Amino acid sequence: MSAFGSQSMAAPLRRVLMRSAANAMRDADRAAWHYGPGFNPAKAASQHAVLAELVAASGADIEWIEDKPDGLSDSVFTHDPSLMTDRGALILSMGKPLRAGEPSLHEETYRRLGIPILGRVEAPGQVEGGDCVWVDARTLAIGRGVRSNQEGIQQVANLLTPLGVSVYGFDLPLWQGEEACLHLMSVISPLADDLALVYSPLLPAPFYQMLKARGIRLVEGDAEEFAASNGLSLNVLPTSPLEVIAVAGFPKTKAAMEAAGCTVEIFEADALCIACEGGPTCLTRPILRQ
Ligand SMILES: NC(=O)NCCC[C@H](N)C(=O)O
Repeated sequence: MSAFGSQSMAAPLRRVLMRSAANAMRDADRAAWHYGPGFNPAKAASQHAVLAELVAASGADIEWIEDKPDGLSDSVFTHDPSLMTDRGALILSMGKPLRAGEPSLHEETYRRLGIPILGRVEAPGQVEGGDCVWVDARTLAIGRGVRSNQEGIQQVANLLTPLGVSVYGFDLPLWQGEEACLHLMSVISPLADDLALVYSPLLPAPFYQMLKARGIRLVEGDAEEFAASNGLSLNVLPTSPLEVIAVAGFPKTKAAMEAAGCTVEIFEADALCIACEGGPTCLTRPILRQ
């Protein structure tokens, strides 16, 4: 069995699942995938390669999902079709119909890597990884919105309660509509166990109260940068506590994280992240954080 396990959002990233944008995004129909006018598949692929270099330089081993032209453009956002636990992977069930083929790609990859499958969310249940936040190792928050539903949250609770994990669902707003991507992780990026970058106007109020009650310090992302980036200014990947990778172009949000003690590396991601509604967190599925 190979190394796996993660019930933390910011513990040192040791092993991570990624998929190149080179073939997956190459022939994507921009309108069908709800990508913005800045989408450019060749540029997206080279920006993805730069992110992969930063992730590898942090010390994490990258496990690659096979790169083939299967038309699954969003499959580069490996955060969403599965969730890792300390007992194995949960294979999830996508809320965006065009992403329905992705969970089986993850399952095949985990089998190839010798990582156990703890369970599956089955339709009509829906849960996407971007809606899942480990508040601590025994508390999982899931955003209930257009991508994750109550049936799916209940299935995750049934799988994780026996492991001593409490699962809480929190309602998300509709914000930019059903076609757009708004996950719970669109409005919070944990930066360390006790520190998170947030856009509090869109945080579910009871989730905000849970974070405060647990002593998690909140860094507020700049509102103008959040609006200008469709929320991607907030999508920040911790490779270790207080060591993070962010999208370039949002100096106020970067400065706020630095003032809170973070070291922030940036990469250009207009064609990949801003256009396609997913940032460095979404482009990585942690397999091992410890
Ligand atoms: N975890 C994330 O926020 N993932 C971003 C996914 C973006 C992708 N274009 C989607 O709509 O699902």
